[in-house]
Amino acid sequence: MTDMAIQITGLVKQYGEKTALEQLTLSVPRGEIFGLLGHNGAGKTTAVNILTTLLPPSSGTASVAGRDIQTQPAEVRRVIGYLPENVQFYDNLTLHENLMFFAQLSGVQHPAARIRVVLDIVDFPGHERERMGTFSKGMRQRAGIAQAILHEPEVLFLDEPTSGLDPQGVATLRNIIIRLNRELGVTVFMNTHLLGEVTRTCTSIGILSAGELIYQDSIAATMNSFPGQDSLEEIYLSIAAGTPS
Ligand SMILES: Nc1ncnc2c1ncn2[C@@H]1O[C@H](COP(=O)(O)OP(=O)(O)OP(=O)(O)O)[C@@H](O)[C@H]1O
Repeated sequence: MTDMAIQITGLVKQYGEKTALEQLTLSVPRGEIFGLLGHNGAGKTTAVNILTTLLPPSSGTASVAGRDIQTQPAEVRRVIGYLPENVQFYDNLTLHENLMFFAQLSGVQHPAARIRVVLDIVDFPGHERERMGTFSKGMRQRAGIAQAILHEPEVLFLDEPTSGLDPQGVATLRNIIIRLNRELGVTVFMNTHLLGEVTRTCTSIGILSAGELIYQDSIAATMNSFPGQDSLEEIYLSIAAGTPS
């Protein structure tokens, strides 16, 4: 079993004339909570869409949990979970009906029992019989994580998981992500703009700029390497401005 949850080599993505990823090379060891940072349009969603096999790369290679995204896409989908920025559910079905649908779609054995387990993991009791159209954004995100982990993935991809949540919702989601990582050993790869959350949640970060990786290190090393800059926000801005101290 490879030690790397994610291994990307020379990944390029062109949308017509537009280069969204430019020779991206990046490795994320198993067990990390990795935060991919970058300005709007830096290529974060494109990278996640390629790693989750939703988009083909123009060139280059990538593997997730040792499975190649181009030659083994079905195996990749079996070992990953994905929470997109705007998670889609059937709003006129209940939470339980939605989860049952997705559990059966991904071939989960004993789906009813597994649904109880995942709802316990995301600490979301008592809403199974409610229609999802009535759910708040925070409740949808929790349901989205429950859905994403139904088939016990090794690597979980989250695209802006806390965007649009209130502080309580952000804290709840943070606790779930940390619990999944520490207690269940799930490697997490998340795109985010909320740098305060990154310091509280992530173990390592990478910064994308115009499709290129311009920085990667652990959170601890990052906070130590920039004396005089107290927050990840200040550090991020100095790296992104091309003037690391
Ligand atoms: N389907 C598409 N067709 C053409 N260009 C695209 C397409 N999708 C993304 N792009 C462009 O590729 C670049 C990278 O986009 P991407 O959505 O990956 O960035 P991002 O870092 O996720 O941005 P954000 O933080 O705003 O979500 C941007 O310039 C974007 O306009």
